[in-house]
Amino acid sequence: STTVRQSLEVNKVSSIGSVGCPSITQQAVHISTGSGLTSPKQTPQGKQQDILNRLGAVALGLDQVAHQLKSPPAQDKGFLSRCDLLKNHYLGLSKSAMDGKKVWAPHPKEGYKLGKITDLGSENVVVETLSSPKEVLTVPYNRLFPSEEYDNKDVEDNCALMYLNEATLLNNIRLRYMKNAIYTYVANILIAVNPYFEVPKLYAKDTIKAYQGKSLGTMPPHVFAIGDKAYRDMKAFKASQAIIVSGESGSGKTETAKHIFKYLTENYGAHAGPIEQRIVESNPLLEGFGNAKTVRNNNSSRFGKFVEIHFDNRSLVTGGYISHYLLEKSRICVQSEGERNYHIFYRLCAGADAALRQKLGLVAPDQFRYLQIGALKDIQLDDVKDFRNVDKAMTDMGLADSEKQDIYSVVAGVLHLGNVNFEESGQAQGVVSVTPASRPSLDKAAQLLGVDPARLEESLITRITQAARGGAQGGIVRIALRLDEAASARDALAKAVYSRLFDYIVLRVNQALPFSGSQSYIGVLDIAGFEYFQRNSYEQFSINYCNEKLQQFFNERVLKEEQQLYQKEGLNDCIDLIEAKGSGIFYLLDEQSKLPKPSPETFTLEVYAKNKNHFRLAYPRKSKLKSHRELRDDEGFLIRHFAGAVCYHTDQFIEKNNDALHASLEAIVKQSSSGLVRSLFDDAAGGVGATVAADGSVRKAGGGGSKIGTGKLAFISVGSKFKAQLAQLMDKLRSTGTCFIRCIKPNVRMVDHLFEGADILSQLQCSGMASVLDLMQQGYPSRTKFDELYQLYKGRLPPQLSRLDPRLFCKLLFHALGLNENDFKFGISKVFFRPGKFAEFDQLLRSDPENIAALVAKVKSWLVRYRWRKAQYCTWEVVKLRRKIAWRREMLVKVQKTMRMWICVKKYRPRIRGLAKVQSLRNRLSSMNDIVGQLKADKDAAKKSVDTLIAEVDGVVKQI
Ligand SMILES: Nc1ncnc2c1ncn2[C@@H]1O[C@H](COP(=O)(O)OP(=O)(O)OP(=O)(O)O)[C@@H](O)[C@H]1O
Repeated sequence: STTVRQSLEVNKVSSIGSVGCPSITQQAVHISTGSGLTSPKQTPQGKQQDILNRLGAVALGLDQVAHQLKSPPAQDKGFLSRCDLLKNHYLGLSKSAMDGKKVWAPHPKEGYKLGKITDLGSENVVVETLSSPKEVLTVPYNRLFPSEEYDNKDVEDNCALMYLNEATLLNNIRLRYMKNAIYTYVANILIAVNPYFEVPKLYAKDTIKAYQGKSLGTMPPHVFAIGDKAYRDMKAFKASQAIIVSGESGSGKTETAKHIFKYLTENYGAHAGPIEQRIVESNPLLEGFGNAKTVRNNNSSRFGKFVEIHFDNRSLVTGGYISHYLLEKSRICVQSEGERNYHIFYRLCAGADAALRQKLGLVAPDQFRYLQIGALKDIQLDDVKDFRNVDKAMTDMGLADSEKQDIYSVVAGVLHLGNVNFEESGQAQGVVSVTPASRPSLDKAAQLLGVDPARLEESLITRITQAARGGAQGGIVRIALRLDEAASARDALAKAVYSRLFDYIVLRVNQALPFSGSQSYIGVLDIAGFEYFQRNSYEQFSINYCNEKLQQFFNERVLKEEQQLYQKEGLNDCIDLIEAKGSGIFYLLDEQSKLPKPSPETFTLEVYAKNKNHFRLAYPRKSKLKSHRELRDDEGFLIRHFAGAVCYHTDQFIEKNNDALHASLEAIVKQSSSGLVRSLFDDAAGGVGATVAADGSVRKAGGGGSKIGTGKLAFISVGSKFKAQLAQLMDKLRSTGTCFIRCIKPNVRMVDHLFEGADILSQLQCSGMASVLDLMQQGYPSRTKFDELYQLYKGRLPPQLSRLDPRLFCKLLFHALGLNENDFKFGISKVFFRPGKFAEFDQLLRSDPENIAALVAKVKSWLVRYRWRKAQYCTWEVVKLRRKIAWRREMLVKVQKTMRMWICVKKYRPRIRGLAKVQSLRNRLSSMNDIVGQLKADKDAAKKSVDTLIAEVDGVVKQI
């Protein structure tokens, strides 16, 4: 069992290169002792000129390409920015070469080593390392990176570095790791290096409190800061959040996830209520049944999980929910050298009291076949104590004693079942029976699983099928199994029972964490990272498919703008190759499995036939690795994943893709006298993959495996179930906000303070971090706080300048240096640089005293002009303000006048109208007087009454 890393190394140099995965082909590193690549006659000055010319030519070429594509279509924009990137890279190198500056050269052991350029060829650069003994490395141009001026100064956020590349990232992580600072940011992504020892106070109660409510970046990088960010985002955006924790086995994913749970329950729980306790307690229980010692991790989770912590409308913890994926079933029957079966088997053997031991027929682990094959004991594991912990965890989860006893019976039943052996009985050739020596094991297994021993034996050595008569369905026929088939049936039963028991444990945990009134949740995904070994089978295929999906999601989220570029480069093709309907590997596997006589060879050939010339698929015989070339075309295939090419052996794909038992075996467990065993196989009531709803009720898993036919045709597709689970998970992730944590394993020896650079670099590349840096270059990747920039350079400038406030100080420098406005952006507390510009800026400030003097003169003159302009501007502003005040005053009078007029009109209009009317009446009365004057009779009386009327009208006028 070679470790992932070892096999990665082998693959990287040969196999992957051979199938042309471009990013990795370029990683080949050669160590040379040769003197150089240019002509020995050349003088040093000539050489330097040559260097400049060549690098300049590359930069020019890239410029020309960019020029030809003046107004590029959208899809070419990514290409153009890459041209820019490369140009910066080459120019950076040319400067380093000219100035004899340090560069990072790839190194097979340390990942990258510091050196100086000593020579340049048309394809490669010769670098002499600085550390002794000196090495001469010949490296391709694009694998060489300029180093920071202070290569021993670390930063909390990698983006604060001047040169952003995988070499400086690796160096920064190394510097911090050596100081026990295991966490580092790359913008919002957290890199967590497993320290393999308890870093003092790192997870103390005070630390938990210290991160509460703090924005990312205000405190040193920490997993708590990510937990708090998720919590604050959940509250602010009223949306669920997901934290994706990834990394290879032993990198610290599960521990990281546990720290997040602890942080959230401590800070945002209803103060040590039962639910919080249960969320924390669920870990030892799940680990007891789902974890095992492997060569890479003494407590390796052999399943993936997505744990949701639910919050109510006050944003306090209200419950939890766990979804689990892909328990490694092969481990139940066989383990590799130095590895163990699931912890619970050893713990039960070691920790059960005498009565339980007697009841379950337990003996020493080496007496059980399923435990004999791997390592029996690990000095670091205390099985007796751990048994007590698991037992307590079950009680805390609300499991009654009788239920615990039932669970232990099933565990012991699996162990006894494993001890059942078969032999060919003497009477007839090919007839198989249980050996007399193992009959007690059969009886014990039958008793513990609640089945009849005779029926169990019959079901293990025969299988039933339906006879087809002339196309019509016939009666049931029992067919005898061969020796190897009987052993497979036994193992299949053991795997089915145990894996369903694990499903049941998860189900019970979920029932113990009911959440009511959940408003939103924070989910933590802890799933194995991309892996490949010398021999890869269905398990690796599934986990790598899952990682392809997660990487696609990572690209979608982190590198949104680059989607078109990704599409162009065909990163989604691999997922299609695996899951497409009609031609995808899962589809073809299911189709083959449904046939009466499925054949792995036909399946493999079908994969090639249905995916002719697929870029992601290759024949193992075309690999450079000898072990791959030995594989026939129908024995396996090679897939080019995003992280590298993996060769899969397909011989067990069909078997491992089938979750169904022989019909007769399934029938007996379904009729078991043990209620627990019956419920494990009672699919309708939520046996396999059943889930618990918010109210704690059981519901059947959606999109579960499809069951087809009976007898030989019985088939439940593991692949379809996983595909459906993964689709559900992706939907969940897409509907949440996301944070990413990349866990790194510092060494394969699992010890503290040992940094194995090449391995770590390879993990950074596999987790997509190296490409993140690359693609961040499209924006303003380097950033630094005004204060920091000020501290960095204030000593180099005279007091007159260094007295200025940091923001002005920075602004001043930028303008004085005449930097292009497009190359940087001023934020509230930070300045952001375009790729390479921070370094350029730094170089300007670090040049020789003559240049500095000129620069200071420039800065001073700029400062005078700046202040003069500012004074001018202020004066002008005051004048403008004065004019504005005068104008406003004038306008105010106008407004007042108009308003007053309007108010008057409004007030007097009715009287004026009244007067006008009365006035016209009076005029008519005056004319009446004339008429009265001409009267003969009653003249006086009439005149009098007219006068009275006139007097009255006058009175009215007066009154108005
Ligand atoms: N933050 C940490 N501080 C101290 N030790 C740690 C830390 N993280 C991990 N470890 C150590 O590393 C071991 C492996 O960690 P963990 O089980 O979390 O890895 P993993 O990535 O989940 O592995 P697998 O995928 O195999 O389950 C732990 O048992 C613990 O000893």
